[in-house]
Amino acid sequence: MILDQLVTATKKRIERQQQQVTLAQLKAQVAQLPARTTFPFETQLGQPGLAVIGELKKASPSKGLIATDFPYQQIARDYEQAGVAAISVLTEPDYFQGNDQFLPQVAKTVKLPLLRKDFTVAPYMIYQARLLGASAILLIVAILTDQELRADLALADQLGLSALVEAHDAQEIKRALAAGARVIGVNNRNLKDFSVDLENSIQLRQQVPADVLFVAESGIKTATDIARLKAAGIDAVLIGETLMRATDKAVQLQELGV
Ligand SMILES: O=C(O)c1ccccc1NCC(=O)[C@H](O)[C@H](O)COP(=O)(O)O
Repeated sequence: MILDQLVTATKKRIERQQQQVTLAQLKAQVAQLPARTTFPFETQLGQPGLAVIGELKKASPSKGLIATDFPYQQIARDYEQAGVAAISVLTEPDYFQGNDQFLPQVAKTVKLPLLRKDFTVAPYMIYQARLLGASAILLIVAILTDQELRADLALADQLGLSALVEAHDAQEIKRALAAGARVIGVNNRNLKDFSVDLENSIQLRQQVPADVLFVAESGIKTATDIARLKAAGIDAVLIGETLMRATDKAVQLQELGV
């Protein structure tokens, strides 16, 4: 499955990076940063109405190259002006053509909270996310043990990072809640065959208590999709391809009805 390939590639990447900067060195750099007392990613997603997380994604395993031209700072500015609540920044290089350096560059450009969209397989990546200027990290239940999930959530909390805990089914939602997730994302994309079904997040909405933020992820393309998700009581949507392909992000969001 693609997730296994992504995990293997990410572990190799992090091993290489740790040869350049050790975990101890990274921790020492993070220790120099001012302490954080707020969680702006959660504050933004918790605002009344449906919040939009706009994604910066040059390519993906399911769609190949999405943006030949990728002026990511300008796109981030456009997202901010269009009124998105937060920006998801793909940093995974091998399958999404992302780059860690997108994060600090985007953080310089906009005031919005940034989600580091990567395949968190080690605490090292959580320290990295803090150093790179993210406000949130992605934790995918399917690739973590319960113990890792709890430890990663605790570390994120300690560093002032929110965690979007991604689940695909009711069992993974249970595990996310048991670990203490405050933000749960349900991915509508089946990572075995890349098919997308919005019903996944709509059906699973009821499994998540109202005091936990619920994000519907992937495959959101039309005003009808948004209307269905709003009716299901979803707090936020994560939109990548549809916004990336739109020439005018504000017009696209208006057309979607958010
Ligand atoms: O997008 C993929 O092909 C993909 C494949 C394997 C793992 C993750 C993948 N996508 C990450 C995402 O979660 C999406 O980029 C995000 O939800 C936005 O989706 P979309 O609006 O469909 O671009």
